[in-house]
Amino acid sequence: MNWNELKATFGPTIAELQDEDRFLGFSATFDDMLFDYSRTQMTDDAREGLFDMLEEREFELIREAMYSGEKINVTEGRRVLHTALRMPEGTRMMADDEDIAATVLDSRAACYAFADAVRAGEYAAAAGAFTDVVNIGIGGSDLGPVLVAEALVADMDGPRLHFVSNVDGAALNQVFQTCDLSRTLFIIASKSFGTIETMETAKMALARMQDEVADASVHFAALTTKPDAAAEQFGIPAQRCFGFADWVGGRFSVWSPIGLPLMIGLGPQKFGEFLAGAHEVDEHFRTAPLGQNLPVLMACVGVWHRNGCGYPTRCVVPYDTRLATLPQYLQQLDMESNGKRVTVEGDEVDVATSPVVWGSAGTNAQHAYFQMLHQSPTPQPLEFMIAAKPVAEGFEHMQKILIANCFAQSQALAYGRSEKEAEDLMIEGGMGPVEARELAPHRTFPGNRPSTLLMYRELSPRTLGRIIALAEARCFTEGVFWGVNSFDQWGVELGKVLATDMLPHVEGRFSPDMVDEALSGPLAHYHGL
Ligand SMILES: O=P(O)(O)OC[C@H]1O[C@H](O)[C@H](O)[C@@H](O)[C@@H]1O
Repeated sequence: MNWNELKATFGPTIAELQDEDRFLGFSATFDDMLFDYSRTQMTDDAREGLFDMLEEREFELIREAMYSGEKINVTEGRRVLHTALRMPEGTRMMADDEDIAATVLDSRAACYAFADAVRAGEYAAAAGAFTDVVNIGIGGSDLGPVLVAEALVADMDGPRLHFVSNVDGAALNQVFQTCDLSRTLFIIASKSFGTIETMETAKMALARMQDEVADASVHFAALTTKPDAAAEQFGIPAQRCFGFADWVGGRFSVWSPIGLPLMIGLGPQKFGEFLAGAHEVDEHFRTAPLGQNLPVLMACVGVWHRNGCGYPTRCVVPYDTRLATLPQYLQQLDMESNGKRVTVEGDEVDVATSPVVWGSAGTNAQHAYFQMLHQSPTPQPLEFMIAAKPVAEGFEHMQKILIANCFAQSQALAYGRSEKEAEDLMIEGGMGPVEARELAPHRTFPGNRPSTLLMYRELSPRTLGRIIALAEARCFTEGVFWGVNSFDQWGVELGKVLATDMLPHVEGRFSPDMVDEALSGPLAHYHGL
């Protein structure tokens, strides 16, 4: 099937597609997880066509190439092996002459040993055991750890975790104000150890710690592929520098030593459950037939919405405050991976690639932007998520309210309310017919707005590992549909280079006249403020 043929299958409304078999035919389960896409405009023909497209693109071959460590990140000449990061103890894996299993398991063991030592107070500051851990990192060296730390806050029993990402001093200042610095451990997390935001923030933290304690170096550890830079720039010794291979992409790195703050906060055992959940999804993604393969189905729905129906965004709404950061995490995962203009071969893509990913936790989202989702003339698909069980005993009733809201929104979006129904309802409620007729258009819901649902028993470390691994595998599959390299991010380079060039102008060392007209205006204005 080609893209035009896919578009041609778009037409029947969600209501028209419903029959008694719809749910069974358009949902799939993996253990306790349900992926329900019955309230979308997906038809049998569209789905068949999408499966054909995957076959034409040799999806299974590319998937296997990823798992077995072929260098599918061709523009950087790298393997893509985040799946290897969650392999269980005892696994053997070689790629060419590289012993992947040894690399992963040794580095995991070193991180676990350090995490245990920090938790037990065996590795401690002069003033005593560490009470606070501050992760300094940005992008993939921040978003994954932040997401997991927030989602599993109820499981945390180690030192308190803090995250400083932006070079904006506010977050670091807050750490300085609220933590007992004599018992605070700073972790500098940067794959490249060259990201300006992270490096500048870390320098500030080091300078402050040198004023605070006799041996500041004790308070620093590093997570990076460049241990020499960590030693050179911050004096961090090898035993507190946790390395990983360049085949761990930043946005896929929460499973690597980048997860060290989580290992300290949760403990290795729960972090291990998080890895195990992801590994289960890896096995499922690698072996389940297309029609029962959750990430494949999620990708088919994603591509259907983007390229079959033409929706420019997708709105992710977890009915779970603990997952409030998930939309941000997915923004990096999906938009940095698949927001591409050329194919792996370097030819311009002939179809729209990554949609805009956005969203926030429900029900809060309902009270903010759902108005637009229900009634704007531009529909956007939604992706709901919810746990069946509450965070702890005693909260069952609140969880039921959340679930009812999630289901109700999905119904309202799909089926809406006609003008006639709106008018009749108002008249039944005692309103006069003239006023009811006037108000009816405002109270009409057009419906036929798609949503999917991912439901699971509870948000445990294992489930969270599964949720993130599902998203990764979906992202990979969408990349195969679009024919792009999902594992580079050249699109972030230009702005970084220009920012470095711009600094002397902002500092006033170069005159505003030395830049082009478009910038000399704002620069001159800035200097006048
Ligand atoms: O971990 P680092 O090397 O400091 O990189 C941090 C982030 O910055 C870059 O700009 C990339 O866009 C991200 O993919 C990366 O995660």
